[in-house]
Amino acid sequence: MFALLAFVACLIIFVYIKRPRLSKNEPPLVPYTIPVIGHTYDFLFNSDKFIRKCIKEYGEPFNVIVFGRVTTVVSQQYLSEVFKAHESFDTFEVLEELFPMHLILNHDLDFSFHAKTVREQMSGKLKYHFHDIQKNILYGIDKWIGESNGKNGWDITNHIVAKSAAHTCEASNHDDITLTFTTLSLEIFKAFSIPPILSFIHPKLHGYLITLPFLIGFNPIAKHKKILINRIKPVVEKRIQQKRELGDLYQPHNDLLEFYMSNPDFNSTNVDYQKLANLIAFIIIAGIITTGRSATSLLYGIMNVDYANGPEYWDELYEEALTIDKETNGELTIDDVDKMKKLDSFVRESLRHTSDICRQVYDFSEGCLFSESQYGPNPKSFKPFQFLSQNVSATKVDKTYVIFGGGRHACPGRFYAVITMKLFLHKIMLKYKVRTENGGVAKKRFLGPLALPPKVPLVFERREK
Ligand code: HEM
Repeated sequence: MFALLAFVACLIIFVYIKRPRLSKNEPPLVPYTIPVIGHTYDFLFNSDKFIRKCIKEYGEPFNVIVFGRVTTVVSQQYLSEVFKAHESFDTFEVLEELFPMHLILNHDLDFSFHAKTVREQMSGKLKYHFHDIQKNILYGIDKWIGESNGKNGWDITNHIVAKSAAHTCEASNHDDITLTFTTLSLEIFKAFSIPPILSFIHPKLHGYLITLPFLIGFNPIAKHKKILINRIKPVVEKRIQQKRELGDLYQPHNDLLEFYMSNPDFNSTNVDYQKLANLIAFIIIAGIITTGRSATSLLYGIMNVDYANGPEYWDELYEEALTIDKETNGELTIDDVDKMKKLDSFVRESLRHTSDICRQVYDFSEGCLFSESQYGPNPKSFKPFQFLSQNVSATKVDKTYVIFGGGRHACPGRFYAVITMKLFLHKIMLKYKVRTENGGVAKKRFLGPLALPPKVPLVFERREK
């Protein structure tokens, strides 16, 4: 009896502590029935309808209670304000709570440094990397698709994207690294997708718990980092030696490793290989998780196209690919990718359709990506070439195309990602006719508001030469 009373008392205190305390200036709180649980059920299992209904009844922004905490939801109207207020709304703060990468990488993640790295070294050096990206994609298609069928699209794209991302560092351009990071990225994505149930008690608790296996010995990252360090070490040593010998005549390499080695805090007499591996691992993992997931959805681009009515889209895309291929004899330059206008529009439209319902906890991205004012009376219909006449590329962010975020923190890797995805699709289309094994439409899956690419086996039918 005493135990029951104590439990009820604790529950009351818990509910009291967790009760929402909103000031007058805050957006309205949508009414709910069960304290603490609040709107979690609707948010997880009925996200789209629930948020649309709230917008209709309360306008935007509004507050809901999800996993025990007050969460503000904004959509198209206020999203640009959110992007402007980048100090108060930090995507990575939210992501870090769901999956504290700094715990498993064992170093503090300086996102502005990572953003600078991606901007300058990946997207900023596309011309330089282009040849290798192309080479690695062709290599990846042969190795991970080849002649076989019935494969899961995500598995294929993750490997190919990993191969293409890893080349940005001379030392990581090896198959053992591609494989190791593909596995790791998938494990991290899985852990990241676990609903934060423990956040009902405290927001940080969930993060600590799901990273626990990584920290107490099951940590796959230690194994992956070891493989990476084995590859990095000889390259770093060789470069340090060359620098010593050549002095000013040393020709810097154009890769991530060189960038990190040229930082003022790099100590060539006592190299911190753990740190170097962490920095490179973060970039590779970020690139694989994001681009791999999107590229898979593009590969299943058919999922947005009703097969009965849609294959002609692929024919049009194929015609464009064929013309460019003939003009260039198969060896593309970055300017040739710019000529793929239909493919670019298709990529933009596919990305629009691949988004999560709520991209970040507070951003109802569907409200923007499927806005009637921008995309017409039937905004959810798939119109692959609608951007041709508007002349907006797949990388151009705006308030109705938030797939790469927006404002100061808009994804710096998007130029790199879009080039990779376009090249990937271009080469695939030239080589294969792609369809699902059962010939049907493959639909994206949802894990709460998080979108996942379809998981339907694909058939790659080789085109006749
Ligand atoms: C299709 C692929 C990709 C998608 C959909 C994507 C999406 C996003 C989104 C939504 C954001 C948050 C923007 C915001 O807060 O407004 C972001 C930020 C970021 N992304 Fe990407 N991304 C992709 C590819 C990449 C790649 C390939 C890299 C690098 C390897 C990368 C590195 C980053 C970094 C470093 C940031 C933080 C930027 C900052 O805080 O200033 N992304 N990305």
